Amino acid sequence: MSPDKVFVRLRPTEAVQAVKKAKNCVVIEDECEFEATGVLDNASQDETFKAVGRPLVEATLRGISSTLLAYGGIGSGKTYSLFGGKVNHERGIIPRALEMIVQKMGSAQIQVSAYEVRSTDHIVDLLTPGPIDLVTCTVGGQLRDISSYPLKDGQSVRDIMKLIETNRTINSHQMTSITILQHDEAAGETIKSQLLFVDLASAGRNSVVSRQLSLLEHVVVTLGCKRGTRVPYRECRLTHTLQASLSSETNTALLCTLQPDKKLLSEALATIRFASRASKMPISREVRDRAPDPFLKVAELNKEIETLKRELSVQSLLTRGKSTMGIEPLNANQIAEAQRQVEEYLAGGQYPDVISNRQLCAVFTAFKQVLAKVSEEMKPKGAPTPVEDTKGNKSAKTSAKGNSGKQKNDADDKPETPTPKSAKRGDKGKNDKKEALDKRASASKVAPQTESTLSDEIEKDAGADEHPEPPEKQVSYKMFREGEGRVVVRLLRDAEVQAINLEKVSQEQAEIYNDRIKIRNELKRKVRNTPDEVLPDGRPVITEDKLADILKLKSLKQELTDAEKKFHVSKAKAEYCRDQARKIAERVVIEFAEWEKRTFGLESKTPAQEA
Ligand SMILES: Nc1ncnc2c1ncn2[C@@H]1O[C@H](COP(=O)(O)OP(=O)(O)OP(=O)(O)O)[C@@H](O)[C@H]1O
Repeated sequence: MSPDKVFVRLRPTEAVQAVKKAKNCVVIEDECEFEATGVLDNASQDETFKAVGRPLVEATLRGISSTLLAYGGIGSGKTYSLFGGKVNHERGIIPRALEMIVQKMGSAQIQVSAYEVRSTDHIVDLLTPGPIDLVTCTVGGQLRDISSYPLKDGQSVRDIMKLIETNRTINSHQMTSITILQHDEAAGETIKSQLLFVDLASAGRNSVVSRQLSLLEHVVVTLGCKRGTRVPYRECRLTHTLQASLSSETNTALLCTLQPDKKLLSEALATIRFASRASKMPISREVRDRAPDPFLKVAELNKEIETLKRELSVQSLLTRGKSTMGIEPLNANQIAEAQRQVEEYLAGGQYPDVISNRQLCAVFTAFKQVLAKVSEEMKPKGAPTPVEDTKGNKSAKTSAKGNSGKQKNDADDKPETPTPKSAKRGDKGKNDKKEALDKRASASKVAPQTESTLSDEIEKDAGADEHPEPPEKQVSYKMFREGEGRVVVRLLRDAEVQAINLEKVSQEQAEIYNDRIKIRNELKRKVRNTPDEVLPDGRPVITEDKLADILKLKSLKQELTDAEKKFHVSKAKAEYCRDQARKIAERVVIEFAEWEKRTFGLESKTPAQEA
């Protein structure tokens, strides 16, 4: 039952009133207030049906099982509201609901059954009088061999109402159940829904009825506590038969009837207390979950896409671009790697290592560039190409490098841009080591897909057997970090920052969780040690303070579940990030060792050695 489905109906009176209506509130002795979905004061039977009964009928016709409980003191108007008075316009909610269903569901299969739970705890059929057995099944108590009456037209409505009227007894709880079977053509399935009306006997008529109602109140309070708590349905037959109808899958409403007379104040207070407790029952999850918020769903999916994109880029880097999946274009390092493999293949090496489409494109581009370079070299010397016209000296140097006979002269012609090889041959030689190192570092910095990149690579390979002196480890790492390794090093830094942040969040979540557990244990102890109150009629009831504590426990339970979930999620995220950071660190070590080997001819070390 949700807080928005509790109605209060005041029976008309001539006497001095202790209870009055103010908007949607019930004001008791001008002080205490109870806010209801609707307060019906001087309302006709038709108005009462429209406010309370019709929404439940509509929900049932939509396939959502619904229940209406009528609760109140002696002579307060429960039976009058549900079944009605003697004349036609005083028809109550049940006959009006049956009429509406007949009118709206002409072809559907509709069955009505009625029974009562007596103060002796026996169950009796009201359409074919006789005792009924209650058996336990998965959804609660199930009535065995109960009779049912098909609902076809106005006449069947009158027949059913008459049978119930004739057979029911006072001091009993009467249930009228309408089962509707509809065929959903689109889904190709049959939908079954039930509408149940419960006319509860009045508290205070006898002690057994009082006990049954007290147990029902206990069930209602427990339902409002937390999911998973054992609800004491089986304590009596009244609650056992109502189990399925009070479950979270049912749309439940409550009609509290009361007499506002001053001398009946204690009865009115008991009714209001029940209404207030029932209003704390949560709205059924299943009913609420039927329509998930589409905007929240889209936002959630977008967030997931972003996370997956980030993970893909890290994976792609870790596998050195060998990932078959990927959405981003290859980065400079990956393009350079494809170029290197093409050159290796042309020099008699292995086929380029191609897995993804993106790598295939990079390999073809590299072939195209080699081809362009070769055709360039085939041209007669001195014949300027459009590229040479625009690029001047640089392209002239490129074409000269292809000609090994001229290599020495050309190198000597350009002393201002010495390579390690030319520096050795020229005047500067080994003296200008720093300049040579800078040249190497900048050559490895970016690898754009241009002719000059390829030629630089070839030049590098040609001089691979002669390397400059390696500097201090720190200096060479700085060169690597600022050049070729800058992407992978930046990724490592980001991953570490993210891992540290997530570890901090995880720690905070653990503290919140532990805190909640402590508060819950204290509250549980308090609830256990607080005794129940005994009403003048002998009914034991939970005190208001205890109820408040039980409700607090309920919300704490939810908080605990949330905190635990958040802690596990943040912990898993932190561990995942830490693992990614570790893998990237290993990749940094490998790439740095390879770079050192290529740049200074040093033997590469294993990651374990480096670590
Ligand atoms: N809202 C109302 N308007 C007019 N008459 C009412 C109203 N409510 C109750 N009555 C009258 O009060 C009398 C008692 O009501 P009813 O039988 O419905 O009480 P009850 O709550 O079912 O009590 P119990 O469980 O003790 O039988 C009825 O005869 C009915 O005519």
